[in-house]
Formats: sequence, C-alpha cells, structure tokens
Amino acid sequence: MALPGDPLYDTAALRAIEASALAGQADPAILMQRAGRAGWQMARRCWPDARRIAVVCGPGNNGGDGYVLALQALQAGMDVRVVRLESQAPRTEAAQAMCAAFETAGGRIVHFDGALPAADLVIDALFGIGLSRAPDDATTALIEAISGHGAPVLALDTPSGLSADRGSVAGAAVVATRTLQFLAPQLGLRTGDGPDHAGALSLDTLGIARTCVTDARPAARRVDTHDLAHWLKPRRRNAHKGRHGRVLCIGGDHSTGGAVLLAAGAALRAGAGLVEVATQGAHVAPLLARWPEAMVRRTDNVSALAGAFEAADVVALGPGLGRGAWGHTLFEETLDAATANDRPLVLDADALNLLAARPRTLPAGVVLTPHPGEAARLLGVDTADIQRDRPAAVRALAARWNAVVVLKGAGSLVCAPGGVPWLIDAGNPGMATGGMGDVLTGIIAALRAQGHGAEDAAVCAALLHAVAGDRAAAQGGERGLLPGDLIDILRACANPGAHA
Ligand SMILES: NC(=O)C1=CN([C@@H]2O[C@H](COP(=O)(O)OP(=O)(O)OC[C@H]3O[C@@H](n4cnc5c(N)ncnc54)[C@H](O)[C@@H]3O)[C@@H](O)[C@H]2O)[C@@H](O)CC1
Ligand SMILES: [K+]
Repeated sequence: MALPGDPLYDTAALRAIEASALAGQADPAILMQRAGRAGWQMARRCWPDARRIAVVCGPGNNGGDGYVLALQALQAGMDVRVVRLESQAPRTEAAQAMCAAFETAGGRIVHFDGALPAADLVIDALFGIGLSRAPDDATTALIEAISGHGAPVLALDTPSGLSADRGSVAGAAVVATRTLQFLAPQLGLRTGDGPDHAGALSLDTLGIARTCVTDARPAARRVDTHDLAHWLKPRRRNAHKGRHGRVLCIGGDHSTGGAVLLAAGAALRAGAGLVEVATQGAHVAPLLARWPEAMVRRTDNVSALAGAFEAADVVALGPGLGRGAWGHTLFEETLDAATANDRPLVLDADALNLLAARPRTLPAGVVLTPHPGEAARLLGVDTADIQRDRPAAVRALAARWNAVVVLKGAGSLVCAPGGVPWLIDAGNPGMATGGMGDVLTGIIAALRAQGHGAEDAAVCAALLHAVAGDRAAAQGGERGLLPGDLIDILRACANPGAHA
C-alpha cells in the first residue's frame, strides 16, 4: 500500500533532483529561467495591483532567479529596482548572464544603503538553498529591511537566512508573506522556525520529470488530517472489547495524579478496549470517579501488579511517575518485566528522565515521547542543540535507543531507527500546556493496543493529538486550551469519515 503523507526534501536531495533534471539539458540556465518566470507569474496572481517592485538579489543562483523575475517585470511595464549589497554582485555564470540581460534591457540596479526603495511588493532573492553561514552585519541589515519594509514579501525558493534543511535561523531570516518553492517541497519550511518565516507556501516543479523527484530520498514525510483514515479504519461489526486491546498505565505519584488520569482518559477515548491504571492509593477514588470505565488499583511495585502486567497488550509508563523512590522502583521493575514478557512499552515524562540517568538496553518496539528538554538529556546535549536541527535529533534518538521516537514541539517529528522521519505540523501553540503530553501517551498506548505497530501507532497518535488540538482550538480559542478539551474531542477525530 502507498505510504501516507507527502515527501519533503533537504538540500542534498534538492541538489540531486536538480542534477537529474539537468542531465542531458543543453542549457543549464533553463531552470533558472523557469524559476524567475514562475516567480513573476505568482507575483502577478497574488498582487495584481503592484506596480513598483523591489527585487533583492544575492550573489548565487537564487539571485539569478531574481534577475529573471526583474526582467519579466520590466518587460511588463513595471517600475522595477534590483537592490543588492555592493559586495554581492552575481558570482555564478548563469546569474551573471541573467543580470546582464536585465541591465541590457534598461533595468536599474542600486546598492543597498540601509533602506529599500518605496515599493508595492518586495521580492526576496537573496539566498535560497545555498545559504552556508550566518549572515554578517550588512546582510542582516538587508534581511531586516526586507522583513520590515511594510510591503508584501514574496520569497523565491526559501526565505533568505532560513535553513532549508532544518528550519532553523542562524542570526536573521526574512519573514515572507509567501514563499514559492522550486522543484520539490523543503523540510525546513515546515518545521522549527520555518512556518513563522515562510508565510503561505506554493510550489513550482519547473516542468521537470516526476521521476527526478520520486527517485530522490525524502528527508521527511508530512502527514495531515486526511491521512488519519489510512490508520483509523472503520471497525468490524462483530468487534468486542478484547479485540481492541488492553492498556496498562503506570504513574501518578503524590501530587502528579492528574497526569495518569489524563493518559487513561485519552487511552479510553482513542479506542482502547480496556484501560487499567496502577497509581498511588490516594488517586484511586478520584480516578474512578472521573473514569468509571477504567480499572484502577493502588500499586507499590510491579510484583503487586503481576496479573495486570501479563494481561496488558501495552504498558504506558511515565505520566506523573516522578523521580522519587516509588517512581524509581516502578521504572526498574516495569522495564525488567516488559523485557521478560515481551510487552510493548510507551515511555514518557519521568520515565525518560530516569532512562537518561540510568541508561539501559530497551526491549524491541518501545515508543519514547520526549519534549526537547527530555530529548537533550537522552542524547547528553543541550536543548538548543536539539532545536537547532530537530530532524537530525530525532534520527539520532531513534538510533541511540533503538526505539520509535516522537520528538514533541512545533512540527512534531516521529522516527523509527534508520527510518525517514514523519512530520506533523498540525497543532497549535494552545497545546503548550501541562498534561498535553500525557494525552499523547494515552493515545499511542491505545493505538498500540489496537494492533498498530510502534511506528504506525506513534505517527497516527501524534497526528490525532494535533488534529484534536486544532479542532478544540477552533471551537474555543488557543489561550486556555486544556488537555481535557482534547480528550473530549478525541472520539470525533478518531473516527474519520463518521463526522464529515
Ligand atoms: N537547486 C535548484 O534546483 C535550482 C536552483 N535555483 C535557485 O538557485 C538557488 C541555489 O543557488 P546557489 O547554490 O547558488 O545558492 P544561493 O543562491 O542560495 O546562495 C549561495 C551564494 O550565497 C553565498 N552565501 C551563502 N550564505 C551566505 C551568507 N550567510 N552571507 C553571505 N553570502 C552567503 C554563497 O557564497 C553563494 O555565493 C536555489 O535556492 C534556487 O533559488 C533555480 O535557479 C532553479 C533550480
Ligand atoms: K530567497
């Protein structure tokens, strides 16, 4: 069956796509011509009333695209200025040719002196996928002038200064109104800082053969609401509760009982057949009052759980576990028992911190759900290192722990060892609330219990979580969004097709 989602590419893959598209082409500048023309058509379509066009050109082929666009605009009778730093005259042969053609046609080039000319539209053709270092002071001033101009900004290929691979910004990057990507979609525009800089996204494949793209290895696959149906099929009519799996949630030390309550509720609403909770004695009654469908027991260690552990199809460990003696004991004993009984595990929150502090080999099929801070501890680096290159971080985590990893945060990434990461860019800032991760853990456990493999359960759960967050935010706004609001709406989202 075809994989769900849309592939996204990094710079290496885009270079390979370009090389295969150009193989056998007599004119290597053909793609630049098409890119500049596509940019001008997009500008006309989106801003038909713009008459004064400022085109900021850099020294590479992205600048070359800008000169082609500038010539097109000039020939259409617009008032066009190309603006560049004095030190950034075109350096590639193709860009030099496009610049010469613009000048020959009477086009004007001005050097940036701290301000851009008055314009109805600014074209950002400073850097594309060839960005290789943080911009210096003069370049930063130019980037800030583009973003602060006030007119709409159309970025060609990439908002200048943003890493097309990682979605990170070293120093400064253009904030565009729209970005027109060339050849194939870039991962960096969809993760990290990318969405805040790219604005609306468009793609022009520049007329290349489809196989040039399909032969390249994607850097990630992006899944969205409509992909839920790939995993969440209608149930068989003769279903019974035993068929939908049994989840055991372990956690909720004193003062953090709500975490395991949320995980259990999410597991129920994501369709687990049976949910059992092992927690501190004080939480048994409140948990039963909120979720009478759950089986709740007090526990001090796994031997007290014997039967529950063996009956469970999946064990979720971590929500509210804490790092005290109680959490420590349950952590060690659950991992021993899961290894001995071959039970799939979902590890979250303090189970991840305990794992980082006491590394051990994990049994097969584990799902880890770190936020960037937990991810940093699991790799022994700083949180900033994780955020600088989230795609590399999720791959490294999956390889280091031989587990499926959900790296949470804006643009969540899910990766199996040696695999291509999945990107979930649904979700919203309202979801940055304590307890949201517990809901995700419960959903993963429920899907795992219903028979999905570790990777399928993790990516589908992360998507379902984000979609539920967006639906809940659409109803009542982002500020004040609570994990419980997601649980309330989860059922509607977990039955795609039933509620069109
Ligand atoms: N790769 C492709 O498939 C195609 C590329 N085209 C365009 O060409 C772009 C790639 O061209 P290039 O490889 O020439 O790269 P860029 O034009 O993106 O930038 C590279 C140039 O900028 C300089 N540079 C990089 N970072 C800098 C910094 N921080 N401060 C100052 N200078 C810096 C480099 O020394 C080099 O001269 C694409 O993004 C796209 O816009 C299009 O013409 C058509 C197809
Ligand atoms: K650009």
